[in-house]
Amino acid sequence: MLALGKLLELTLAGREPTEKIQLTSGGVRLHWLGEGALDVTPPATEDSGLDLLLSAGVHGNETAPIELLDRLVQAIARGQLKPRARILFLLGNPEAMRRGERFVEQDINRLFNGRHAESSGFEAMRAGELERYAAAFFSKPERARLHYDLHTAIRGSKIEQFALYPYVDGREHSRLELARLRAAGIDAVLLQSKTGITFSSYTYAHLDAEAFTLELGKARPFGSNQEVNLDRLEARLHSLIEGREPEFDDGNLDGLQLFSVSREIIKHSDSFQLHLAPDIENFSELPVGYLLAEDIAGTRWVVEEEGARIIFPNPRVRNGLRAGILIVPADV
Ligand SMILES: O=C(O)CCC(=O)N[C@@H](CCC(=O)O)C(=O)O
Ligand SMILES: [Zn+2]
Repeated sequence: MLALGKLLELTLAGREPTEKIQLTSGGVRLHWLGEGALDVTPPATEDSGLDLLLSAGVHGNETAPIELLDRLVQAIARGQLKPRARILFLLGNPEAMRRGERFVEQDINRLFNGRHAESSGFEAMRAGELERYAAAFFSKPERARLHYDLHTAIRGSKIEQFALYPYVDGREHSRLELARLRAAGIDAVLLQSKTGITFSSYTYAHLDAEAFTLELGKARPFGSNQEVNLDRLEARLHSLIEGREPEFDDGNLDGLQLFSVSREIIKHSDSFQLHLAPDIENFSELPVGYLLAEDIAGTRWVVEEEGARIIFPNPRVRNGLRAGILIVPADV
């Protein structure tokens, strides 16, 4: 296998490859751009016109998606997977990956869309670098642009695999992309209702990519992901990469549950209290009238929405950040 096929090994060891550019026997060019960043270019005659950004490890302890990208990179470097798409592989937070932690000083996935410029430290610098890699990759005109930012969640979930679809004022969510996610085994999509500060929000809002955060199961250490079944997603990624994606009907969203974000619960102070069991699962339903959280100066978060559910409840986030999302069923 070509040395650049060991992107994960190089990244975990903090090593730089001696050769930065390598060609597979099939003429696919691998280019190591920097720590955790690998650009893959198919031969011009084979190019399908798709630019595909695959990122993982934006949270360092979310290892199943990192292992998935590692399998893809290795298969390309061995010549077993023959790309017809341009691909950019990004491992988001190498230092947090080495430590097996979500982040070291601050959550990179709250530092996009310009937030990194108002902050300092290596994670802010890395968010800026990830934006620049993505912007350079998505700078070619007249190509399809798709970004999947792969994650796993802190807690268990009533719906195991789901996506978050970013929002930009005036831009419609694509039924075709929803159908593609369904075909990749995704069971639910959360339609955001304001532009966020995550990596997928950045590529969606600024780089005109179709972009999603994919939540693929529960976060576990490297080598302990037997319960995370990525078979359908992996098969779909293989077919997208090789330009042989099976036809799918963009009118058919059968079985895909759609939700819209009703409210983000923001933690304003150290007095914030979340009234949920520590082991509550994502997508748990909450009744109207339920006192969800309390904060400084008598602030109360009471459920008003019929059919409300909670995802990502986390009272330990920094002040000013979201401590949970209230969602409600939606249609497109
Ligand atoms: O399990 C949790 O509480 C967090 C899981 C996670 O890392 N989710 C992403 C979602 C990103 C998005 O909103 O698009 C995150 O919180 O960064
Ligand atoms: Zn994550």
